[in-house]
Amino acid sequence: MCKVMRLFNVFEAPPRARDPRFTSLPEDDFVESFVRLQQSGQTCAMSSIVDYYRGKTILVTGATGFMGKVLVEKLLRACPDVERLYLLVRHKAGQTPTQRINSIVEGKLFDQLRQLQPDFQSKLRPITSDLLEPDLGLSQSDEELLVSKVNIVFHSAAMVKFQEHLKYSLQMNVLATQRLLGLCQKMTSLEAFIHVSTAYAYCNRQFIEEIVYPPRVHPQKLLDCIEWMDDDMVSTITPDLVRDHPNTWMDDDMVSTITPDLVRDHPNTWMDDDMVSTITPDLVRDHPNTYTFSKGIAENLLLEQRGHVPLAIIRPSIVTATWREPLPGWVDNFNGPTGIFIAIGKGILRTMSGDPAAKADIVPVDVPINLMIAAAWNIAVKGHSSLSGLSSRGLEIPINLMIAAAWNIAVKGSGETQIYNCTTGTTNPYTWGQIATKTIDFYLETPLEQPFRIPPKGAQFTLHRWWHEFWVPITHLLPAYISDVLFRAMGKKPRMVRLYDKLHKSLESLDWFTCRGWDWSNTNVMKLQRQLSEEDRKLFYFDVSAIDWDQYMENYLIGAKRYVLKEDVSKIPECRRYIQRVLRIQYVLKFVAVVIAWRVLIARSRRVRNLWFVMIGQLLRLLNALRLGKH
Ligand SMILES: CCCCCCCCCCCCCCCCCCCC(=O)SCCNC(=O)CCNC(=O)[C@H](O)C(C)(C)COP(=O)(O)OP(=O)(O)OC[C@H]1O[C@@H](n2cnc3c(N)ncnc32)[C@H](O)[C@@H]1OP(=O)(O)O
Ligand SMILES: NC(=O)C1=CN([C@@H]2O[C@H](COP(=O)(O)OP(=O)(O)OC[C@H]3O[C@@H](n4cnc5c(N)ncnc54)[C@H](OP(=O)(O)O)[C@@H]3O)[C@@H](O)[C@H]2O)C=CC1
Repeated sequence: MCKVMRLFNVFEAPPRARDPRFTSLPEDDFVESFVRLQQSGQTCAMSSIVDYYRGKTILVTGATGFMGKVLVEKLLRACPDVERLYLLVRHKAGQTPTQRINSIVEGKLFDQLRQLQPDFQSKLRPITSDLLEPDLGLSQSDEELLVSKVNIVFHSAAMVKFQEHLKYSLQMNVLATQRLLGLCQKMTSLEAFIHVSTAYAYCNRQFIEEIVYPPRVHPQKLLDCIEWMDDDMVSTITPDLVRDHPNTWMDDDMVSTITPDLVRDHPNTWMDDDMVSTITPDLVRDHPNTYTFSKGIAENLLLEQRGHVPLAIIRPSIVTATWREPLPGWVDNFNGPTGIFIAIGKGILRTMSGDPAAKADIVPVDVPINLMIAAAWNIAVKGHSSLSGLSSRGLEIPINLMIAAAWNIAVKGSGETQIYNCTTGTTNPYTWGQIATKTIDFYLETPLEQPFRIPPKGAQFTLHRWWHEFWVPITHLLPAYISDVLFRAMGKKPRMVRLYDKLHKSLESLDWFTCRGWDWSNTNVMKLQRQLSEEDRKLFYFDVSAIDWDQYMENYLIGAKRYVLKEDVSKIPECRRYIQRVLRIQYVLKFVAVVIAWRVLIARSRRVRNLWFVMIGQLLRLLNALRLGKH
């Protein structure tokens, strides 16, 4: 325990970012020094959270995803006495769950943990599970094992693609959640179920509190319907679904839309894929996409069907690279803003629609992860608000917990569900405009390798969509076509037009988020923060007011270069020289272009010629005057 507490003494200020001891260290030295510093810590305080996790068995879904990896690493590192982590993982790309987990824990993210606990892998148990399958694709013996052993469940797995077919978004984000809840309900020693939602689950509202808003469509009705509807039918009703329907779920329009599909012959299912596609627009309506819509439905389903499962919902906003732990700036995918930053750095992205003054509610991944770990502790140990009252009267855990839980269930039926909006805009705002400027300046100073063009100092980032659309053909498509022609001429495979198609698709899907601003309340997050001991606040930090955004962005942007693009940072001076050379060539070319244009004008227009001679005459007179003045 003391050893664990020592590990975190250095975290009062973000390491590396503010600590001069780290500023000039290369990566490996950094990790080594970091571990050395941790091991030489002085104090040994008590952490209730670390204590709570001692001997616990944990189930994690989505462990192969961005957030899941950070969660697994932090649980093992911060709570070294945790008993076991069962990871529900599916087979993918010819790899078994064990092979997938093995290759993940070999990565940079686990470097520090590997040094601190060389044997940490013995605590990990990958379990084959596809959440889309009935019974989650678990074998009977695995199911029995989980039912009898698991104390805490973290449900992070999801379909995060925005425009995924509604049927699959609902299957993954709602149906799979329902199946997992079913498993939790069978568990004999479950103390907390943490569901990861999104702060945008109700992005059809401008102000979002830490409550679950009622759905227009009853989650179960929706699940029933995707069972009988085929993909096309779901797509058709999606826009209608996501707009506001207060009372009924299918209105007359939606029924009319699917009627032709309905009356044709369907021997097996009642709504086929075509029918689901047809009604999708009606279903999804005032949501930007099927992702946010399905996440909102999942919350409603959990709230309604959770029974006595002790549940908390964490709603992060836009999850970005790590802030402090286990290393600053770690990120491993193109999701959210990362792909956009890389496109800027490569000189590909030069225009985008968005509100430069809007709050960019990004949240570093270690923040929601710490919040999740603390929320599970809170729900298990402190229970609901009524339980905290009891604990303050001096009953000790676990007796306290047992008595309080029994009382709570008897009196209240089931306790409250804690909901946490894990956002930054209210406490520590940072705008898209600031982010854009920082990104461009940073990648001009610290360039990415082989950029397509130089990052655009004068990029268009505008709320006027027509202005962005005006610039797309000039700054994106024209250079893409020219470069593909050159590629072809050199016998290479053209790729820029395809890349721009992908980028434009991505920009379209992000547009909703960059052109608007939201406000989230964070009362529960603040309350939880206050309930933590000082030591726990340091170990499981989620106070975002301490983030220095400019410093954070620098770590993030270098992290994107290093961990997503796998570029070698020692080549930065070379990249810088290259950028400077290209900039010089650009200046020369611009100068030559102006001279040629002027020369052509002089040749063609008498007026311009006269003006030119007048200017030359004035210049000579000035030089003469200067010379005489000297004598
Ligand atoms: C000019 C000045 C500009 C100033 C800019 C200022 C900064 C602005 C930043 C704005 C960011 C705004 C972010 C808002 C996010 C809101 C978050 C809502 C909260 C959440 O919970 S989000 C959960 C996270 N989910 C996502 O981020 C999903 C987004 N992605 C998608 O929906 C899809 O991937 C996409 C982009 C629509 C493409 O779909 P599809 O065609 O089906 O392709 P794949 O997904 O299979 O991907 C194929 C391939 O492309 C790679 N990829 C994906 N996105 C990008 C990208 N942006 N750039 C480059 N490459 C990308 C992906 O990794 C796949 O690669 P493979 O190697 O696996 O094939
Ligand atoms: N990233 C963000 O900006 C935000 C994310 N969130 C939420 O956080 C959670 C985690 O997101 P993030 O880590 O970014 O997402 P990722 O896409 O990185 O990870 C998704 C995870 O879900 C797993 N998964 C998907 N389908 C299945 C399936 N059928 N069976 C088993 N596992 C499956 C994936 O496994 P596999 O590797 O096999 O595909 C992967 O581990 C999600 O619930 C998301 O909604 C909320 C707000 C913002």
